[in-house]
Amino acid sequence: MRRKLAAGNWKMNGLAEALSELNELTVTYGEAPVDILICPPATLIDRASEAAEGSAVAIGGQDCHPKTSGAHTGDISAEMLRDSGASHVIIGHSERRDDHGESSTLIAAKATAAYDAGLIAVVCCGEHLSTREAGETLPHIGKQIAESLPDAATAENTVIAYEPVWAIGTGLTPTVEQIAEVHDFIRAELVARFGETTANGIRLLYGGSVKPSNAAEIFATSNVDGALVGGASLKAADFSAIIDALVAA
Ligand SMILES: O=C[C@H](O)COP(=O)(O)O
Repeated sequence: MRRKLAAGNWKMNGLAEALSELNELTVTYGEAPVDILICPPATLIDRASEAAEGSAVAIGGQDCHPKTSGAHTGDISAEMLRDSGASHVIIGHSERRDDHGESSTLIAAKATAAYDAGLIAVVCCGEHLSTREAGETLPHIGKQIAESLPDAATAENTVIAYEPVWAIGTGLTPTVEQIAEVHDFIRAELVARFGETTANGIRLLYGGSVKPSNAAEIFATSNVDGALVGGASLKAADFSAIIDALVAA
């Protein structure tokens, strides 16, 4: 049985006052029957980790460098995230792949760095609209997953997030049939590579315009074990409604 996960990605949003939203979550979810994760900007990880201590809310980074330390101005290592109190890190988000030209090979190296630091890697994949319209979604996702996941991936150290790029921040969502098709496909690819036990333990999140109004329908979809939420994770009230929908699913 996979434990469900509601993950919030604050992206490049949040000054110190945003911690009040996190505080609200920690009060509401001192304990929870699902895993809850907030990935604030790197500047807030330390304070967020302290604020979330003793609650059901875990804190994660949004990216890491594949190396542990060195001359990499502006970068942050997985070890540093861990040192700041993070337990997870998002790897290979489409905004990293597109804005920073990150390849799946680099993403696999980052996931390995995350494992080495004892972090859980939330590895992202997803197609652009042109890929979907060309009927190439499944081969594209298959390639991204094959190249982005290290052989050392396990049910304990890895979560996969499927995020169609055209659904991110747009208010558009795929149909539940389209989500199920991709999630079932990812599960089958994982089984083929890692075997039933590992593959069936890896959680698959859906991301892209998840909000309180569509969360229940998405969480009822085949092989959806939770969500990676952007905009709707910035306000505790919205994210709580999504968490509650996940608990009820
Ligand atoms: O990481 C989160 C995703 O990119 C989804 O963002 P969104 O919920 O604002 O569409």
